[in-house]
Amino acid sequence: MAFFSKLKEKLFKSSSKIEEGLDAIVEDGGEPDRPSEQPEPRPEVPQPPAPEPPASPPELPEPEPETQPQPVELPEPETVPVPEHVPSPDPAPRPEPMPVPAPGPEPRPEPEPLPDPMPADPTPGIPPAEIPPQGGGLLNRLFKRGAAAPVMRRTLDDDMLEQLEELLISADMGVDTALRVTANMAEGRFGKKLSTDEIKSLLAQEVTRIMEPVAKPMPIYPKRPQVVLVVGVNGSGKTTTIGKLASQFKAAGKKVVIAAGDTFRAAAVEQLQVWGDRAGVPVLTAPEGSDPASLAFDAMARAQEEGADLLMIDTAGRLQNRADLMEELAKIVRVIRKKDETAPHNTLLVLDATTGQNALSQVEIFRKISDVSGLVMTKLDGTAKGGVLVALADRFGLPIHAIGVGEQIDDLAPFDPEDFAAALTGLDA
Ligand SMILES: Nc1nc2c(ncn2[C@@H]2O[C@H](COP(=O)(O)OP(=O)(O)OP(=O)(O)O)[C@@H](O)[C@H]2O)c(=O)[nH]1
Repeated sequence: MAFFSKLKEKLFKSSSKIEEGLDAIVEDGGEPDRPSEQPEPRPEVPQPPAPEPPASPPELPEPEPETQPQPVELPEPETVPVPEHVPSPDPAPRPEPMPVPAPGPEPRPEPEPLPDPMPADPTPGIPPAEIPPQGGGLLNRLFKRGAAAPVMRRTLDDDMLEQLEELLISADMGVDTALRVTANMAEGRFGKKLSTDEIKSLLAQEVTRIMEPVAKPMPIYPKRPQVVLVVGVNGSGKTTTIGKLASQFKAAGKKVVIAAGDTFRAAAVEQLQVWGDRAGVPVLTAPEGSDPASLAFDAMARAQEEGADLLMIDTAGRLQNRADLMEELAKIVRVIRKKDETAPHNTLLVLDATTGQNALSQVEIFRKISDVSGLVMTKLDGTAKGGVLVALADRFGLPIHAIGVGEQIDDLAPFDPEDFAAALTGLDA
């Protein structure tokens, strides 16, 4: 419970861009749900000489609370699943890209046609009801959020769709995915008036639908040691993720060994040792500049001797010379296969969510130079645009095993599509 509220709080930053954008889009060109209850003063109607105001202002019915069902049902928060919860070996084929258009959510009932916003014959002398100014900036919206703000609705038309597309693209969802998502949202709803919450719900449903097939924990194989090769560009969070994963596996009763395969940077080795100490897991190192493949071979031998369940191999992330890196990774794979020809059993690509669309080209590159089997997306706590995960899922369909939401050892969470979609869109859980 506590963990998930922490996760939501941390993911808030990534929700803010889309959430604020959706609020603004509906307000831009939208109108309050029940404008007949909030008559504007009609300037051309002559006002009689100021009579005494009535003892009490006319009672306006409360704006009707929104009764739209929330289609996204968030599961009960749970604690961090430990690797034991991981399903048994499941080298399942990668999910097919999502078909378009997919069956969208149930069409919502069309809202009642709005009555004429001007009463035909307003009673003279009664002061107009005070209504908060519509539209305006963020502060305005924030204030209205706290009070019983009228529900805004906007007709889903071409203009609105274009604005939605732009918003999703600006949140790093990528052009193709943004177009597909908005097309699915509009299907069967074009010309209908939708509230902000309805739009958020629709978007959350679309995001969940794309993300569900890729939300898979790292598969565990009945192999000892199971070899996990960790790849990714420098600074993406490989070391931190290895430390967090090692800690979770250890807590689940697994015997873990780490190999510091980035032998080119002494600082990288030291950092991994720090994480190994934190997780209580041995870290095998080699002198700076030595052959990473030879270290991987020694680590494999030691992990086998010690009966380790898991060997996690860190690697260098220098993309400046792609050919060298490719050769280095290929050599690591060659030598560990001398000990176990089925290794490595997982090749995790660690991506930094704050790099936005760049993450897409990193996947393309690493898929060419290694056999990427799954993704870990780090630093989701540090971006206002988590949409890149949706683009990744939509384009590549690679499993997303976990997300990093901070720098502490327990800041690695399994990827939950519904929670993610709710956080991304600002939908209340
Ligand atoms: N906020 C946040 N910071 C993270 C997360 N994961 C990693 N970091 C930080 O990102 C920085 C780089 O992380 P590393 O684990 O060193 O990345 P690396 O890929 O091993 O980098 P090299 O050692 O240079 O190859 C560190 O300052 C980490 O604390 C995360 O999920 N959230």
